[in-house]
Amino acid sequence: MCGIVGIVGTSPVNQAIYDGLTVLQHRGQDAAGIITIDRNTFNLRKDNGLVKDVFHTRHMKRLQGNMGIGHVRYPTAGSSSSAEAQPFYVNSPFGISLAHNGNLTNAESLKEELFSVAKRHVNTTSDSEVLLNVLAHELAKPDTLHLSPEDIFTAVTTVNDKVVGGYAAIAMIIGHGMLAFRDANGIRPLVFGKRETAKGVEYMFASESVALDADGFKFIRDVAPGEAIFVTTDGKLFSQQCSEHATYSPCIFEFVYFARPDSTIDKMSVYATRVNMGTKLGEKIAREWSDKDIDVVIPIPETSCDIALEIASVLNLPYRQGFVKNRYIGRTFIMPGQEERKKSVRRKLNAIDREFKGKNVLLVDDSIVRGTTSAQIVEMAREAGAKNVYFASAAPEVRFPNVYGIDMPSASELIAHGREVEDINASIGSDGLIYQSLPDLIAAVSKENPEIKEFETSVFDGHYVTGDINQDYLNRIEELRNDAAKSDREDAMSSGLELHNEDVSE
Ligand SMILES: O=P(O)(O)OC[C@H]1O[C@H](OP(=O)(O)OP(=O)(O)O)[C@H](O)[C@@H]1O
Ligand SMILES: NC(=O)CC[C@H](N)C(=O)O
Ligand SMILES: [Mg+2]
Repeated sequence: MCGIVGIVGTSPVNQAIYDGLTVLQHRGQDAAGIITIDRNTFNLRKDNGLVKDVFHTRHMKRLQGNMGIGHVRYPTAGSSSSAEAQPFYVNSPFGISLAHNGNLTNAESLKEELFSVAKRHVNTTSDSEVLLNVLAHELAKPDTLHLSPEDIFTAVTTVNDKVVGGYAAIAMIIGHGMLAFRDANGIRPLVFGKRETAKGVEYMFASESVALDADGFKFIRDVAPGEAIFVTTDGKLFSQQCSEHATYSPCIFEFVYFARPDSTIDKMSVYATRVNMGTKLGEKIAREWSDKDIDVVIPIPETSCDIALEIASVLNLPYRQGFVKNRYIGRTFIMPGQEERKKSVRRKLNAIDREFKGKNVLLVDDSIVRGTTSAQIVEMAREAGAKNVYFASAAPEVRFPNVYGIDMPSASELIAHGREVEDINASIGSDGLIYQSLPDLIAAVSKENPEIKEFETSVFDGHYVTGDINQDYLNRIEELRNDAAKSDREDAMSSGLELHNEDVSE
């Protein structure tokens, strides 16, 4: 899902970018990177690992400059090689760097076109490096050494025409400034804010508003779908709609799982949408499960806690935190391999027996995707002595692959693919399973901003808002990105020497 930040400041931005990335760590745990501009030079540090592990004091000292961007990565294309960590860099025109959240669906054909038309070589398998090169090619077209904001917006308009998929991106152009843009469907989130200082106004872009909060920036607004915002090096802000087909279809899974509850996306408080999910699901449970004698509602930490608390309140039942989460283990769903994900559930969660012994428990999760968490958690609840274990999911059955920046490329890895609720119930071993309906999920989210009429809900209904996805495409990504194929590729890649500035002193 990746997290991105960018700051145009009046003093060094390295620490603020670092701090912004740490509060976006939940969006990507695989790699992190920061690039700053110090006078006319880019300084880049990126590598695999968490923010706290990638940047040591010696790197921070070298990341000088009043403007910079940062990225935390959760790979959805290419490999997890550190060369595919972001931001990416191209030297021409001017020197451009870019950080991207999302996933392009036509990266392959764009890459071919970049080579045959623009003679541009893309060295990695990352779709983000393709996006950067498409942008660079368009920015090279005006016959000038000083691009105007209009030149930049014209370039983004062509990028929006050519590129298909989900993208929220922040780029820096040496000698010019910072550019942020969002795909025409607004699939991936992007906000910006400002901070007044004695030396003038500073601007910040980020995937989620929490990053602005952490850095003391005041939220201004969301970047609109198809919009581009350009801030010059000396802090002048310009914005323009750069797509004729802009329409709001934000990814609903941001609200279900990805975003932090204290973020606001497209004017919707993530926390409020989760409470609404709890209300809707609680009402459904009351309607359909009046025969089940539930004693206690227990969340599966961490994302489902707000939802479960509301379900307990609707059902007038006690809410108990029966599982303790090890705070030093990251999110399991966004870990790269199934083996690692599977092992991590028990390392991450442990049951408190007295909350389960002899009870009929209702376990609540925000979503069931591969079923890695739910199957083990049901087993743990039984081991802890539960009488009956019921399971509720605040999101509907996840049946279709995601192609816009969530790593669910393979339908066959989804526990609900081609299965009905009864089969899934049997497969995770619960005594009863209930899912939120899609209309209820949409109602829960859109209640916070009724102006948004459509959401990107492909994982639930197989409808892809960009209109370019067919079964052939899905078969191809299934082949390319299923777990086994990914791990073979990682093995092959590990022998290569990477092009970016690796730190060999460690
Ligand atoms: O069916 P699965 O494939 O297991 O995926 C779904 C689970 O993964 C996520 O939790 P995760 O541990 O990633 O993060 P969290 O601590 O934020 O809940 C999500 O909240 C579900 O619990
Ligand atoms: N999750 C994301 O936003 C991933 C960005 C990009 N597709 C990558 O794999 O690096
Ligand atoms: Mg979870």
